[in-house]
Amino acid sequence: MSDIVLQPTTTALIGDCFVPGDKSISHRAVFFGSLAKGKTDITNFLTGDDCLTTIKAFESMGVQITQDGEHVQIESRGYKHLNEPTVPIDLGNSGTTARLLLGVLSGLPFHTTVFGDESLTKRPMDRVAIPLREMGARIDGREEGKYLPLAVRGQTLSAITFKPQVKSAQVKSGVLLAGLLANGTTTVIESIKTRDHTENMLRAFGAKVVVNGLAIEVEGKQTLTGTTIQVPRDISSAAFFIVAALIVKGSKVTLKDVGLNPTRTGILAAIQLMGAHLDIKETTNIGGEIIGDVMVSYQPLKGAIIEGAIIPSMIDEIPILALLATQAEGQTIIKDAEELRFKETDRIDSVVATLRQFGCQIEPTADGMIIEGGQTLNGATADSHGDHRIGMMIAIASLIATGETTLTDKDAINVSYPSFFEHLETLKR
Ligand SMILES: O=C(O)C1=C[C@@H](OP(=O)(O)O)[C@@H](O)[C@H](O)C1
Ligand SMILES: C=C(OP(=O)(O)O)C(=O)O
Repeated sequence: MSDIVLQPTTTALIGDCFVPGDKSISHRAVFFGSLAKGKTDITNFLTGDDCLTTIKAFESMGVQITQDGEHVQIESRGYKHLNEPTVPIDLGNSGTTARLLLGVLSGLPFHTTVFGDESLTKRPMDRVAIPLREMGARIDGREEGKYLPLAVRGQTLSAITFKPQVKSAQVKSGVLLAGLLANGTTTVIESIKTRDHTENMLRAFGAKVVVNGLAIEVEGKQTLTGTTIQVPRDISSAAFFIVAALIVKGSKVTLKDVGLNPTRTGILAAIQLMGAHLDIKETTNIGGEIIGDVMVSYQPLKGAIIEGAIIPSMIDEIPILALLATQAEGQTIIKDAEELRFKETDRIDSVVATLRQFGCQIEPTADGMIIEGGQTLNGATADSHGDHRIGMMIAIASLIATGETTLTDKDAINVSYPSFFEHLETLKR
C-alpha cells in the first residue's frame, strides 16, 4: 500500500492546468472503436487504470489496439468479428467498463465471464442485468446476477422500451449498446437526463440516434464506422483544482480545454449557487462535446442546498464539493444523491468519515449529507479506501489543513488521474 505525506501549501495555486482526458469519453471511444468497422484514432485518451481496463477487455476479444500514451489506435472488423475470450475478463475497479460491457456481451454469440476487484464486486450489476435479460440476455452470477463475477452467454436480443429506476448513464449506455446489437428499435426513457456521451459518440461513429427530450432511440444492427476522436479534458478531474483554487488564499487557476457538456457541468452550477464568480469560456465543439476554459480564483462562498436534477450532472464531484462546503459560510445540504452509495466506496459514508478525520462537522443523510461551513481542518492520517475521488479529496484538504496529512493508499488515484500530484505541484508558486 502506497502512502504519501502531504504538507499544507505555503504558496497560492497559480497558472494554467491541463487535466487529462475525460474518463467517460475515453471508455466510450474504445467501446465504439472496437465495435466499429475500420480504423479509429483517439487523441488525449485518459491513461488511467479504468480506461486501460476497457482496452484490455476488447483486446481479449481480438480487437487490435495500439496505445502509445494518450494516443490510441484501434483497428476492428466490427462487432460481428469479435472473438470469444479464452480467459475471464478482469474489469478491475471500473463500474463504467462493467455496465457498458455487459450490454455488449449480452448480444455477442459467445460465452464470457467477467470479474472485478474487491470494490467492484460489491457494486450492483442487477440494475443493468435486469433490463438486459428483458431483451433476452443470459446473465448469471451471485444473488441471481446482482454481483460480479458474472457469466454471460450472448443471445439474439430483442429491442425494449426501458425506463430506468436509477439515474445512471452507465445503465442507459449498457442498454443502448445492447440495443445496437438487437433486433428492432430500443428506447430508453430517463427520469432525469444523465451524461449523454454515448448518444454523442454513436453519432460520431455514423449511427442514427433519436433524442427526444428524455427519450433516446437507437435502431439495432446499425453499422458503425471507425472515426477520429479527440477526448476533451475531464471536468471531473478539473473539479479538484477548481475547488483547490477556491480554498487556497491568493489562488488563480485556469482549467484549459475541459469538457463543458451541460450533462457534466453541475459542479460549476453548484459552485455558482454558492456565490462564486467563475469565468467560463466555451471555445469549441468536437463530436457534439463542448470544450472550453474555466478560470477560477480564491473567493469567499456561502453554503447552499444542492439537490434535484443537477445531481446526476455532478455525481462524481460531490466528494470535492463537500470539502468546499466546509470552507463556505453557513451550512450546505446535499440531497437526492443516494447514487453515491453505489460508487467505488459508499461515498456518503466515506466522505463523512474522512472529513470528520480532519475535524469537520458533517452529518450523513440517506441521500446526501449536511456540512457545516467555516471549519478549520486539522491534518490527519486518512485512507483513500481504494477510491480515487476520496484520495484526491484528501490531497486537496491537506493544502489548507493545519499540520501534516498522511494519505494512505494514494495509488487509487491512478484510476482516473495518474498525473494528479505532478499537476498539483506545477500550480504551487
Ligand atoms: O457513464 C459513465 O461514464 C459514468 C457514469 C456515472 O455512473 P452512474 O451511471 O452509475 O451514475 C459516473 O459516476 C461514472 O464515473 C461514469
Ligand atoms: C464512479 C466512478 O467510476 P466508475 O463507476 O466507472 O467506477 C468515478 O469515476 O467516480
